[in-house]
Amino acid sequence: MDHFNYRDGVLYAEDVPLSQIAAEHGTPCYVYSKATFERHFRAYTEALGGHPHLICYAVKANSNLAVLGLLARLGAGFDIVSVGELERVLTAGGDPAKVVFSGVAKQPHEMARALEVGIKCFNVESRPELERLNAVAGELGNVAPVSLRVNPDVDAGTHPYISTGLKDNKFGIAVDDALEVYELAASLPNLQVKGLDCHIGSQLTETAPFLDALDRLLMLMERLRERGIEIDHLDLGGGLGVPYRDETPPQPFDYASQLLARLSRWKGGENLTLLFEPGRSIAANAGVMLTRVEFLKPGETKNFAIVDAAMNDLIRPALYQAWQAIVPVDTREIRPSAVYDVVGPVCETGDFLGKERELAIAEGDLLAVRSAGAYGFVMASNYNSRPRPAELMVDGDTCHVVRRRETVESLWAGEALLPEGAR
Ligand SMILES: Cc1ncc(COP(=O)(O)O)c(C=O)c1O
Ligand SMILES: N[C@@H](CCCC[NH3+])C(=O)O
Repeated sequence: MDHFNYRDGVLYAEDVPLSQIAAEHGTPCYVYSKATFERHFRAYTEALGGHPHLICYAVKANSNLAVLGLLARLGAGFDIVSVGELERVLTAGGDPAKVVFSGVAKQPHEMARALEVGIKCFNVESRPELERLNAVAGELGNVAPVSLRVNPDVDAGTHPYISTGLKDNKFGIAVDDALEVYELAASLPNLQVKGLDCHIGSQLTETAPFLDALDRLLMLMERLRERGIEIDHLDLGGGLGVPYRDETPPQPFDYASQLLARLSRWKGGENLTLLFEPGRSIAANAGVMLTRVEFLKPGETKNFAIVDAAMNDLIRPALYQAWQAIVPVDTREIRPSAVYDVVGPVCETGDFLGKERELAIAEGDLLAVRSAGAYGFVMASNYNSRPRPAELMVDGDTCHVVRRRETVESLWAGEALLPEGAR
């Protein structure tokens, strides 16, 4: 069930009209549905049923404290990639014992903080990183729990910028080298081998690449077992896609059942804890971005709808040519329909939210850019000295401000003029 629905011609988030939110909080803004976050998270836990598991939400997808706090209360763990994300999780009430730390270059101070708070596991991506972690743990008199992030060399069939599991990508340890690096991990005094990890890419719309990756990991686990290295958990990363347009990605239930069936052929598979790091599939369709039409600008070759949101607010269309639905919020008045490029006020030709969209709109109308809950606000910037938008979370008939719109003064907080007389 979608929690963003039209009622009498007006688009709602749960029980609140988006037009009311725009009137009260201004545009552009991000609006999230609490019920959708909950439903998407539960789809994973229900899909895994009684199989031992931990769902570590990928904080990078949407790291608002309200989102993290909500998921923490539902029992989520978290996949982090920086100490900033770790502190967010802790501030939101997340349990450090359910945190896994991914990323290709963790700094010593980040490792130290994660050890201090007692995270579940470090997903180590290279031999030098393993050595660094061993050294940091040693200095602290600690033992670091580790998984190796293995690059299984499978084609995720997604956009090249978000494909991560191929030999050519910077991520992880090549599957052929993994055995050797595991032996090193097992021999280092301040490390304890806990798991095996992979993440092959994002916005996957088929299960086949995940199953291929799992097969390769199971082969590796067999070889590890022969060498006396047993692991407690298998982390299959995130990556499950969402419908932005007409994609039909597998639901968590289908995805999990196929993985569990494959795993059951492996001796001890039923006791192996499965970790997942979903981001997009939990957050994307739990949010929209609201924007207002400033001007309609007819042109010789195309028409532009110039809106008050821009690539600095939502960069996915400009960066990946990503397609996100753009719909009018209030359809009660009849408008002439035309085809528009929906563009922002930023001084870049590449500043667009959508191209060639048929829309029945007039100046002053509100538009909702759908599927904006993941990799939306988190990728926003202040380019063109534009304050970043507000974030709101709707819960039934109540709308909470979960991040105030930035002020203009905040744009230069931390900056300084050169001292008088400086040359
Ligand atoms: C290591 C890791 N885990 C999890 C994720 C989350 O991926 P997604 O949002 O596609 O579920 C990512 C991003 O692709 C990632 O790099
Ligand atoms: N930022 C990308 C996803 C990146 C995934 C990073 N691990 C997107 O918006 O589609």
